[in-house]
Amino acid sequence: MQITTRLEFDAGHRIPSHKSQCKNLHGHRYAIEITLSGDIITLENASENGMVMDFSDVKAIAKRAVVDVWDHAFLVYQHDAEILDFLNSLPDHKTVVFPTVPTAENMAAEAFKILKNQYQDTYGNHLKLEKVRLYETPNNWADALS
Ligand SMILES: Nc1nc2c(c(=O)[nH]1)N=C([C@H](O)[C@H](O)COP(=O)(O)OP(=O)(O)OP(=O)(O)O)CN2
Ligand SMILES: [Zn+2]
Repeated sequence: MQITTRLEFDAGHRIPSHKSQCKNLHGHRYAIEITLSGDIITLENASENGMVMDFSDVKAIAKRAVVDVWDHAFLVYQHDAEILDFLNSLPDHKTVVFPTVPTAENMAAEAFKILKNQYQDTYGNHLKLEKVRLYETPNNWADALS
């Protein structure tokens, strides 16, 4: 069985060498969907009876580990020196330095890497992170798969 939960956040970015307007500083209302697989828990008196994992717990983990970190931050590529210098000159600015250019593909991959070990198989139901889908716009998204 697979379950998916979705969260949304706002962030700024740019793609430094982009051929068109994405090289400009701009922002998106991103959405992230977390898909887990596992067996349905069958423990009569457990809160999670009938679930793969409680959606609220799936969401809380993604929020703490990724969404709260990226929300209202500027995501900057570590080698985008001009912008990094500028952001570092701003007192208390929320900046997240990315090891890769912050495209939808790289953000999905990074979120997958962060979340991979966050979902624990506490019920022995083979819980596993299957997919992170990152929407840059409602029409454009990238999937990072296990
Ligand atoms: N494969 C990718 N292509 C592009 C990415 C990306 O992450 N992966 N990113 C961009 C820019 O970030 C750009 O901001 C995309 O937004 P926008 O230009 O608004 O895209 P659309 O107009 O096509 O969005 P719609 O939802 O279709 O209006 C560019 N390419
Ligand atoms: Zn963009």
